[in-house]
Amino acid sequence: MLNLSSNLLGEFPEAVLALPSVEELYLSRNQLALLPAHLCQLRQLRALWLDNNRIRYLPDSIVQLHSLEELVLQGNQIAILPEGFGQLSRVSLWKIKDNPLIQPPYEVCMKGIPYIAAYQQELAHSQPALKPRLKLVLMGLKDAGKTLLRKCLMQEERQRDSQLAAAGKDAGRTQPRGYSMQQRDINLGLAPERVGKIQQGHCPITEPRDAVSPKDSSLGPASVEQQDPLLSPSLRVAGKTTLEDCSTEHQDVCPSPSPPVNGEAQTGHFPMLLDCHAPLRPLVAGLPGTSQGIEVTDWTADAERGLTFIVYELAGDPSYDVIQSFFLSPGALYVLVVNLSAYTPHRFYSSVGYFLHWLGAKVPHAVVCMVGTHADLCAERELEEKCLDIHHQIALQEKRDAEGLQHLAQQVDEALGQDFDLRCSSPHTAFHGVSDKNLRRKKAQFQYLLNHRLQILSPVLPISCQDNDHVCRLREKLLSVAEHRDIFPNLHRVLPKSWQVLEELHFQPQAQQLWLSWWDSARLGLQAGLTEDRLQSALSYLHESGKLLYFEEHLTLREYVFHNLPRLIDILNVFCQRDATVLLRKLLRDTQTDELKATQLHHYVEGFLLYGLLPAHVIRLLLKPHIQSREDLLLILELLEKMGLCYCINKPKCKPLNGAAAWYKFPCYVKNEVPHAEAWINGTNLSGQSLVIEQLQIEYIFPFIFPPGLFARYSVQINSHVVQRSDGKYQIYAYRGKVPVVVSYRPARGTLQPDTLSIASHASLPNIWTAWQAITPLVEELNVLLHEWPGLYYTVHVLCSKCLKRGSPNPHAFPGELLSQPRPEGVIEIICPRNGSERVNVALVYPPTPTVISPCSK
Ligand SMILES: Nc1nc2c(ncn2[C@@H]2O[C@H](COP(=O)(O)OP(=O)(O)OP(=O)(O)O)[C@@H](O)[C@H]2O)c(=O)[nH]1
Repeated sequence: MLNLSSNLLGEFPEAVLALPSVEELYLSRNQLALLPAHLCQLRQLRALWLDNNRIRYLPDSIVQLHSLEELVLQGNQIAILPEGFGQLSRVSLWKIKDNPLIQPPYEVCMKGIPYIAAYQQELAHSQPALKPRLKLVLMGLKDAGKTLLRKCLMQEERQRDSQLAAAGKDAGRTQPRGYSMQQRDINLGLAPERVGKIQQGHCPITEPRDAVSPKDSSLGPASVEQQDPLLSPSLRVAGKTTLEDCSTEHQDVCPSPSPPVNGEAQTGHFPMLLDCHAPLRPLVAGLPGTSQGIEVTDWTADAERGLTFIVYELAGDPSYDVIQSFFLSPGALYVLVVNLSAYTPHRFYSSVGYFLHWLGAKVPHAVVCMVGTHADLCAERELEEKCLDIHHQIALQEKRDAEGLQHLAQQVDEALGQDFDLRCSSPHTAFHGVSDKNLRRKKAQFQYLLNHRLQILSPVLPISCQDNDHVCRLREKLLSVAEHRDIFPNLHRVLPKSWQVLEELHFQPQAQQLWLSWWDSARLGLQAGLTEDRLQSALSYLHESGKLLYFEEHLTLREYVFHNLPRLIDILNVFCQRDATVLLRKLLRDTQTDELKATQLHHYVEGFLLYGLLPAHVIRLLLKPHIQSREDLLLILELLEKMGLCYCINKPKCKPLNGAAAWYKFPCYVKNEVPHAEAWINGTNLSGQSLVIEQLQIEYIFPFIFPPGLFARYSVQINSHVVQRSDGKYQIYAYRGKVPVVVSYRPARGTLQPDTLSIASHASLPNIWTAWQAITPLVEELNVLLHEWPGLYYTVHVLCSKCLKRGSPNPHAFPGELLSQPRPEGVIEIICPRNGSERVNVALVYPPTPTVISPCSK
């Protein structure tokens, strides 16, 4: 056995190959990039640990190590596994996560050697995927210009479609789609004559690539690597964002627009800078911009290259926050849209910084492209200054965040350097009482967050949706980003035939249901030749490429496969629109409605917008086109509950739900700041009794961002655990049995006071364990929701009960991961540094499962 782990080996020590009897070789945590081709000389090898190196590929001969039982490759740069992995059939300990795997795909590799073998076997008989497809997500503030941008980008396809239609050829569009372009055209209300007009404009997209003028050459995909600063791989070193490299120290390589020289803006580096005086071609002027909430559309961006985008346009209105995060997934291209005309430097956070934090928390390492719209409304100089400002502020935010995380990682390192007993000796030490194990997890989490920053492509691309040339250039830009093999290496991978068949089966015309149950999907999988477990990988692939929604890691939603996105989105949008007219129109579409009924419906809508309350029969009316039977209604209501949109306030405990009598509460609609609750719920208000009441409060602190929509979803999630609840916009008062619980969200106030969410209860000291029991399931529910945010940084604390009892505005916060094992008593004595040194103070230590969320490898 040879253990060379945790050294600085940059090369594989060749001398080891001269030791053919080595059985266990440990080379973890070195800097190895290559393995020798003749590794197979080590025929006796049973354990090979190579985790946390820089290995990019494995030698083919590795599959000849027939005695291998342990193969640990986690934390490398491996994209492709050699053929014939099935030969390593004895491997029982297999670790591969945290590698940028393409072939076999990550989803397959994680399942183990037999799955890799089956995949490789099938692949040998497959054809390259004919249609590369990428999920493209448009996000940004309300009125940023997302809808118009989407419509303009897709103009060309529409134009093509209308030509095809005119020639009577569009019957040939056989692709089975749940949401066809044709369908969307109707929604957009595009007049054919307007489409016709566009034919007059000349789109560079149709020109031969080498015909792109030198001025625009950076936009031409043919010369992407050499000339396009946006795509230059030198700016995307080892998972770092371009912007890290563009911080002030690296101005020389920064692809940002040049600062003004002698008062004149230099436009040389700014390929898309506009001439404001040039006449605008009103090609899309007058196209309605306003979106209908979230929308999903297929866009064949380049028929010649066969590249299709599935465009998800998110809504800018925060009322959609509660559902938007379901549509953010790894592997997509994100376009953050900013209205440059409305942009000012002090609006940076609300229009850019916030979205980057949100995306980074949900999809770490996502690829983001910045687009500035309304360029036609800005003067040339103004445009340049704004783009530059956005660019610099992104760099600053990124630098600040990374430094903050590095600082925290350093603190953890220092604490790890200390002896555990020393850490426990004084309550003033950082991480007082935190176990080494928890500290190491924390360290791993920081490492993960630092290694998976967003990949923000720069510079900001200013465009006017009114100018066809700009739109064509942006289209080309998106295509070249999508096709860049360093950025989206997965796009052109070969996929097994069975995956393609599975996709076709899910979208066959008769599959009109709103969703498929996992079992329905498994049956289709069997038809396609996929066994149940191999189905998961195929569904994950379809999810990531935007074709359907399948929440593999969600406890309850993983029972569904949402293949019919337009219908699903139609349903979800209804509950986020917050527009009385739209709601009434839906309710009154039945012409038979008499006046009395109409007044009643009016009343329900008012109640909904004020208190978030709706009876089931009105929900049924709102969703009429999607509901054929009572069973449909019940299934949809169940889904809405599982997604965290609403809960039933009067669900009978044992009997089946009676749809007609049931009322539903949508917490995202609650407006009153505090719940209408009696004063007695707060122990400190109990005159004379507060001295005997112990406060128990767990606090979650979110230094960067509080996940949008989380509080509303959490409100729904805890409903099955509580009774007699009373909801406020940011607070919930309720009971767990007879024990009161309070959940409070406190939005950030400046940088010094981050967002916090606390879960509290109280009881007399001898009964404090009942308070623990009351809040534990609520804490667990929150942890489950937070698992959906692998890039989110937050800390968990237990507030000092003594400080709370004194009513201190700033109670001492103990680290929330003091114990990783449950302590039956749940209460330990510990000294609070704010309360002198006597050991009388009782602090309550979070007892159950460990609270540090281990980072999700995806
Ligand atoms: N002059 C000009 N107007 C634009 C441009 N892009 C969008 N608009 C207009 O700006 C308004 C808002 O655009 P939308 O596309 O609806 O914005 P959005 O981001 O989809 O907004 P939400 O759907 O509410 O999130 C519309 O009136 C558009 O016509 C542009 O480049 N130039």
